[in-house]
Amino acid sequence: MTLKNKSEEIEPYLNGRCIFLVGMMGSGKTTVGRILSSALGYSFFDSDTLVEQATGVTSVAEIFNLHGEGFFRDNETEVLRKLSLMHRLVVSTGGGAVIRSINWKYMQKGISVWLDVPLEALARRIAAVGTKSRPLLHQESGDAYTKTVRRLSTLLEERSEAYANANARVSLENIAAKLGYRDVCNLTPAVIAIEALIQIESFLKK
Ligand SMILES: Nc1ncnc2c1ncn2[C@@H]1O[C@H](COP(=O)(O)OP(=O)(O)OP(=O)(O)O)[C@@H](O)[C@H]1O
Ligand SMILES: O=C(O)C1=C[C@@H](O)[C@@H](O)[C@H](O)C1
Ligand SMILES: [Mg+2]
Repeated sequence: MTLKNKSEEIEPYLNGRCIFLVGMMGSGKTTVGRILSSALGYSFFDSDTLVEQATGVTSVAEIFNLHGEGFFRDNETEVLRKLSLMHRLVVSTGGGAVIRSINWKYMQKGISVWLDVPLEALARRIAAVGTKSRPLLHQESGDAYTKTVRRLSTLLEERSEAYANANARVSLENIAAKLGYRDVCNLTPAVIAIEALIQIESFLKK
């Protein structure tokens, strides 16, 4: 099955509703989100980028440095509120957007999809690029992989329930099992995007 076929099949049933991708840092929200939006003919927005633009600060790390996490979260909520009024968007949300219930009120205007990626895969991806751009991981001491695993496991424990609020769940472990792969690292963003559409379809049919 191709991504384009699946998108064309599902798109009319979305009725223009936005798709909000949620998941941990490094779960592929931006990468998969871009592919999904192009397949559906939707526009793509990354809420972290919109917060940077709204605050006039060049990076999320700098916003945390200058103004603190609370300021970032308030701006993130305002960005989600504005996006919730729009249609035909795929939105890659910040990894922590799920922790505020008001954000769910906005995301529920569309369809939320959780990219559920095993911790080791997240840590490998993040360690490959370093933690500098991810302020919640950067404070720890140690090498990038070790500090990422340590901090991510705490965050995942705190947030799992919140991510599970999403309308649809895309589990990389389930896709790998279905396709007979041993390692989730063999799954391409396009394959993950197709699974996202399958899970959205199954939510719409409920
Ligand atoms: N399916 C994949 N296979 C291999 N690498 C991937 C895959 N998806 C994403 N990546 C890589 O993992 C890293 C994190 O991906 P991405 O930036 O899309 O995640 P994110 O969920 O948007 O993270 P953040 O919450 O920090 O913005 C990137 O370097 C990206 O190239
Ligand atoms: O998981 C988180 O809390 C975050 C994830 C990033 O997308 C950014 O929104 C920021 O670094 C915080
Ligand atoms: Mg991102």
